[in-house]
Amino acid sequence: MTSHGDTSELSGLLAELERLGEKNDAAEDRRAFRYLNITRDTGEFLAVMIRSAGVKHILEVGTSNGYSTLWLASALPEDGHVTTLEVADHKVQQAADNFRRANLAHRITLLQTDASAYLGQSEDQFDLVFLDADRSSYAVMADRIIDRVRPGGLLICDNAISHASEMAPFVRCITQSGEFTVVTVPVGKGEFVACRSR
Ligand SMILES: C[S@@+](CC[C@H](N)C(=O)[O-])C[C@H]1O[C@@H](n2cnc3c(N)ncnc32)[C@H](O)[C@@H]1O
Repeated sequence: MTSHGDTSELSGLLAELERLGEKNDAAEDRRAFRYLNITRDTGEFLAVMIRSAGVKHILEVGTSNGYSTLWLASALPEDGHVTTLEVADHKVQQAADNFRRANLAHRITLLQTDASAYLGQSEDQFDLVFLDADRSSYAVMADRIIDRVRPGGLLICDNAISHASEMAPFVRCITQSGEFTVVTVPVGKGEFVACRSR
């Protein structure tokens, strides 16, 4: 893996979080206490998208313990930034620790908030919006999500294949908006990729 961050520290931390996620999620019955991280190849895919599209400003919905955020932040140029949203208190604490350990905290704003509250208040637009949270709420928030993607920017959603039926109403909203060119990519759990018209 190549990175704009400290490569050896970051690689070690990503590998540690992958082992932790696998072990924890296999043993944990309570969904709120599973990490549910993206797969490594999804992280690699996101890094390629960020670098090839010249992405600088990212909004992530669903931080968990910060595994995916580390992929996003480490693919950014020095002046890039990720804003990431997480409702669960215990996950926010763990994510903040992981961002410090990776020396990437300066590139990340971690907000403990419900996405719908944030999307209702913010008028910021991003080069990339990455969704990996409560899939059933995406369609309700579709207009607010679309507004956060700048013209020419990207929207990427995890679980497009693993949970295709849950994602279908949102995918329909995006497709029928007429604002996006879309594709589903068979990487990890399936990535729905939508590029907003300029
Ligand atoms: C699949 S996990 C995210 C995994 C993370 N992206 C990763 O790969 O490391 C989903 C997370 O979204 C959070 N979440 C669910 N609904 C949310 C909402 N409406 N606003 C903010 N966070 C939410 C959950 O608490 C959970 O930690």
